[in-house]
Amino acid sequence: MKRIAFFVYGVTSHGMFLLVYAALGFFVTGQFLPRTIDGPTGLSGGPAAMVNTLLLLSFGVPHSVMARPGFKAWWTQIIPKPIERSTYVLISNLLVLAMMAFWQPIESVVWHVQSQPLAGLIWSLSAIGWLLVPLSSLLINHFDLLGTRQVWLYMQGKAYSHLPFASPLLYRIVRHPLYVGWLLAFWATPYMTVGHLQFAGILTAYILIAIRFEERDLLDQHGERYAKYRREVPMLIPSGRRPQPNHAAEAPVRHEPAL
Ligand SMILES: C[S@@+](CC[C@H](N)C(=O)[O-])C[C@H]1O[C@@H](n2cnc3c(N)ncnc32)[C@H](O)[C@@H]1O
Repeated sequence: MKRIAFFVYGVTSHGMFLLVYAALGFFVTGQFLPRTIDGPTGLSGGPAAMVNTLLLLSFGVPHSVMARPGFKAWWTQIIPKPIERSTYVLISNLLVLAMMAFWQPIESVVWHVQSQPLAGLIWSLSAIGWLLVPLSSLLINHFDLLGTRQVWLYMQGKAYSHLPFASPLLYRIVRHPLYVGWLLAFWATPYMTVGHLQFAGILTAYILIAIRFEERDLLDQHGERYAKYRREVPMLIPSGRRPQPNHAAEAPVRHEPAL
């Protein structure tokens, strides 16, 4: 019974993530939703910026802290290990929903691209960004990252096995294609308001900090193999050099999802 309950919990949390991801896409691109990143306005400039900063920190701080190995070691004394990741995903979903619900648009325009071809190009970059995020997760460990692999293994009575380090396709061009996806998704817009700029700016800083922690963990886990990968493959911006060979060709080693 417990196994089935954990599985349902994990699948629900994963399914909710997919819905929240779609909602975030509509929120940032200003489509379909009654409330988006650019309107309707509520508070004026200064107070709005403060609320938005608090909302982004309320998402970013727990999202990072809960991914740290030390926190997980403590947290899994309270939360059963098989649903630790699903709980992380569930809490992240709720924090993103709260961020969207209480977001305070700041309407002043930073840039507005009027040229149709250029605006079309920018929207294409945005679409690439929103597609890159799920695509990159599929390339490494989508079901592990979203916790369903853990509850699936538990339901079958199998022990959790850590996924190996991998460098498939996009991961041979840059080390963090998923974060490149987020950056394109946040920044690529023909109509940038001050509120949107605040959103993109704070989350960009968050991603750059997250990369430092994530790479530290990856170095701990994979040692010289990751150090070599880091020397050979650029972090976020493709170098134009030929993609590096698959760095994951060696034997699999311990891996635990962080952020
Ligand atoms: C949200 S994902 C982002 C992955 C990567 N930073 C990116 O932007 O594509 C974070 C998780 O991916 C894992 N990860 C990052 N690079 C990896 C790789 N090359 N192979 C396997 N797992 C990786 C990290 O350990 C972390 O658990």
